[in-house]
Amino acid sequence: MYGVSSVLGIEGGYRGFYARNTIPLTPKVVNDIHKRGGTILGTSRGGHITSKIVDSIEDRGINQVYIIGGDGTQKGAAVIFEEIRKRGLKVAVVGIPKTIDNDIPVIDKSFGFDTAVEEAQRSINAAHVESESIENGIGVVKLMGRHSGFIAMYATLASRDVDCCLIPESPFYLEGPGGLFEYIEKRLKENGHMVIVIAEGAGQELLSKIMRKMDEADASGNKLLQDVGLWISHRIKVDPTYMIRAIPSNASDNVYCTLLAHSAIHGAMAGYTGFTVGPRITERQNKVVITDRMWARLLSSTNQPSFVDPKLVVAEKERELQSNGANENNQVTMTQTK
Ligand SMILES: Nc1ncnc2c1ncn2[C@@H]1O[C@H](COP(=O)(O)OP(=O)(O)OP(=O)(O)O)[C@@H](O)[C@H]1O
Ligand SMILES: O=P(O)(O)OC[C@H]1O[C@](O)(CO)[C@@H](O)[C@@H]1O
Repeated sequence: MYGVSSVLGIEGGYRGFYARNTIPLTPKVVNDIHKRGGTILGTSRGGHITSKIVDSIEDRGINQVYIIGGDGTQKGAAVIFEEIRKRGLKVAVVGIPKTIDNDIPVIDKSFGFDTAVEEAQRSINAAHVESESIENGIGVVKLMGRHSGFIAMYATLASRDVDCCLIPESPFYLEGPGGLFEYIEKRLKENGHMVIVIAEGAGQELLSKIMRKMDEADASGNKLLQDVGLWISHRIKVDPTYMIRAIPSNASDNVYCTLLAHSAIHGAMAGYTGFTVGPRITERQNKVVITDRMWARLLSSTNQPSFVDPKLVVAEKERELQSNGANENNQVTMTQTK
């Protein structure tokens, strides 16, 4: 339609710009990729040397760059866009938000999220069946979600078999009145079994007190998490963490992905740059708002307690942000230029 002569795939994430070869993305190469999980390009963390990336874009004569990834990737795209603008290059930069965590603000849903929630149902179902077959059986299902508990929240709401959902945004404590152990005891007395869904970032403050060694980070600088599933599991643990990320996308995600791809290409071809195919790119991270209706719905569907009053949690978070001189609502928005 636009007479594009060649489309290059950069292998292995940002470092691939200067460390790897490109692969030609012909219609034949990409024909079946929507039916497969994973990525044909490969991925990596770390390796964002902006000047080298932009050098490589310049050297290769690339005039449109489509960058697919989560909130970190979008921050990287914003930096590339700025560098391209500084050098006065005629190169369009387009961000395509992709993360199962759904932690990119403004857009309602990132593609892959639906598929992940659907796949998580299978594990929750297995945990339910297993926990029911043992006296006082507890099924613990750990799901992805480093800073945001969306997968855990939606998987819990969809399943209706979950008795307790723990997410990073909603702190909890273990012992004493109103704590998790008390609630578990109560549920077991009532039901004889229970299912707990836990997002991988939940309860990290509790774990760090117990296990220490909290300062390690991955190549992107993301803090390495303690295994909350292992820690909390008792009798049964189903760990679908990577399973929900590795499967082919479902029909709704496939259609969504097509719409994103079309918007990205039409935008760049129309002369826009520095945009993402949600309304804008921000540097904020999307999180579950535990004073919102959706979390209230979850609490009423599981019957779990709030552990800590959500209003107190939100007030504490705001105090923390103010004392750090940061405002979570500050957004860096990439401008649209034509
Ligand atoms: N502030 C930043 N400035 C420049 N580049 C960044 C920034 N943050 C992240 N990046 C680049 O983006 C890459 C991907 O970031 P990250 O590992 O956080 O994953 P993500 O895109 O958020 O996806 P996921 O949902 O898998 O966490 C990093 O390895 C780094 O190269
Ligand atoms: O182990 P890896 O491949 O670095 O990825 C784990 C992270 O990726 C995510 O799934 C985001 O894609 C996070 O939820 C999770 O913490």
